[in-house]
Amino acid sequence: MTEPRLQMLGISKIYPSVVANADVNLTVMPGEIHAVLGENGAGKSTLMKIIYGVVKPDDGQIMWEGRQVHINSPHDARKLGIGMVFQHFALFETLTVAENIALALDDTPGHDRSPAALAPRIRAVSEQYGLPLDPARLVHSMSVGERQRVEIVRCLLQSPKLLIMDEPTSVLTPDAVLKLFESLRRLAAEGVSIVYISHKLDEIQTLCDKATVLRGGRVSGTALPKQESARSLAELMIGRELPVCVSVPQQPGNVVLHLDALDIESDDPFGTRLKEISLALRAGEIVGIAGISGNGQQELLKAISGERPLGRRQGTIQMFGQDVGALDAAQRRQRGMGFVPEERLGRGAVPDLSLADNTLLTGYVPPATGMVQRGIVKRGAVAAFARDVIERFKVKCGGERSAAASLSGGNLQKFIVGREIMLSPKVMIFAQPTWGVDIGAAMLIRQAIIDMRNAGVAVLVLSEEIEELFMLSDRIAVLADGRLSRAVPVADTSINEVGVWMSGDFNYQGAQNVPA
Ligand SMILES: Nc1ncnc2c1ncn2[C@@H]1O[C@H](COP(=O)(O)OP(=O)(O)OP(=O)(O)O)[C@@H](O)[C@H]1O
Repeated sequence: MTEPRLQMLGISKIYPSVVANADVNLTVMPGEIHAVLGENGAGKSTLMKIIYGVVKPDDGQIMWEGRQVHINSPHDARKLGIGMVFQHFALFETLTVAENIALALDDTPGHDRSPAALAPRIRAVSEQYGLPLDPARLVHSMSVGERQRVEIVRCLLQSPKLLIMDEPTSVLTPDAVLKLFESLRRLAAEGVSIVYISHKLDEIQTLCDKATVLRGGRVSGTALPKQESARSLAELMIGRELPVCVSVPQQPGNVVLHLDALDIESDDPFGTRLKEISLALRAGEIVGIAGISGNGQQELLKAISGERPLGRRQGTIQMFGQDVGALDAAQRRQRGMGFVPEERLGRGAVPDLSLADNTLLTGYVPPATGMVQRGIVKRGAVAAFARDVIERFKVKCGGERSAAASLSGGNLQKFIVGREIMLSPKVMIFAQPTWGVDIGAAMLIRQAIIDMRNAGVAVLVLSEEIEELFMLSDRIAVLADGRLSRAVPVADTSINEVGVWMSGDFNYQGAQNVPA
């Protein structure tokens, strides 16, 4: 009988306020692609961190190829042949791709680890696996999707026997996902075991041989994903029927956000210049912007949010008929803008601060919240607001005093989205609103976005998930190579057509995007 590559027996990990893993058993065979499924906070990442030696279990045993091992550090894990692609990228911003990878590789006798020597290997592996990368590029200038490629290529360079992938496709394009799956299947055929975490159940169905389901830190069941439907897998995961979101289109009101002829050179040498972008967004409508990260998404978000106020001859941005292009982010928030950035740790939240303090970061601006009165911070009001967000958006955590970094990825995303929605903006900008969020919670967030629209808020959603945009949007446009297509009513287009536009194949000339 073949020996399992990895066996986890009775693993438990208890944090002061939560049981992250309770008596978990997991067996992974050589060449098997094994999914670990579960809602946000179910304990998936904790279990993976235990395998990779980042977190020490309080109880239980780990067997590696038939013998008991103690994995006390990632270095130990890598020595065994375990590689991990993290959900939150652990890259140095000011270094290049090759330098980052060089730092992460362990010394192998006979291998030159200098960035210059690594560059051709990086290029070769990235081409072989369809994950294009320029080794000389600085990480800070890369989109999340591109950073994820660095993480994946970095792991593959170590020729692992077990590859842990924590939501590797959350920011990859559909085409890159297909290529990655081909590579993973090839690796599995070569005998590499893969532990795969994803909230995308259709991916699990097509890719994975087995699934272990976690609920509240315990194994609640196992399944053969190819014999299940995405729906039955979801229900196994959440332990009840899958919620649905309901959208009845509204009659939109006046234009409240108007972008006119934005022509902006990127402040990043590898960025994308925005070219003549015009869009009118009305109260009570959701406009979705589809497109692959790296096509001007970051530049557009910076321009709209005020993170980078407009300079001369870069076009105009109006809110409620007034020019706001020169205003910074706080001043735009004061006028009613809300903003959920794509990077939740760093831009969306400060990792070491509590949820309450993270609430104050954006909550101090709108006067209606009462968090700051006559220049004095009202701690009680801040805490109460944070508690409301936690309750309404079902954020699993140890309360408003928990540090943002202690939340599971999806729960932090729910918190940030919830905080921004509950600040009651009049214009709301979302970038990847359900990134890393489980399917039940994604429905909750989408419904909250629809409810905002129904209450008259003007909503702009940038997302790489076309299905999500079709579920939410009243009109949809594509941002490709820094140009924005016409925003058309969703009923007048199709996922296929939008997919074609995403490659830049659309006529943008004269696309004023001012609805009739
Ligand atoms: N360092 C920590 N301190 C305190 N609590 C923690 C810590 N790390 C994780 N937790 C808690 O343990 C639980 C399990 O978290 P984990 O990240 O493993 O979940 P997950 O299933 O990976 O979720 P997601 O799908 O959202 O990434 C959560 O309630 C989380 O808040």
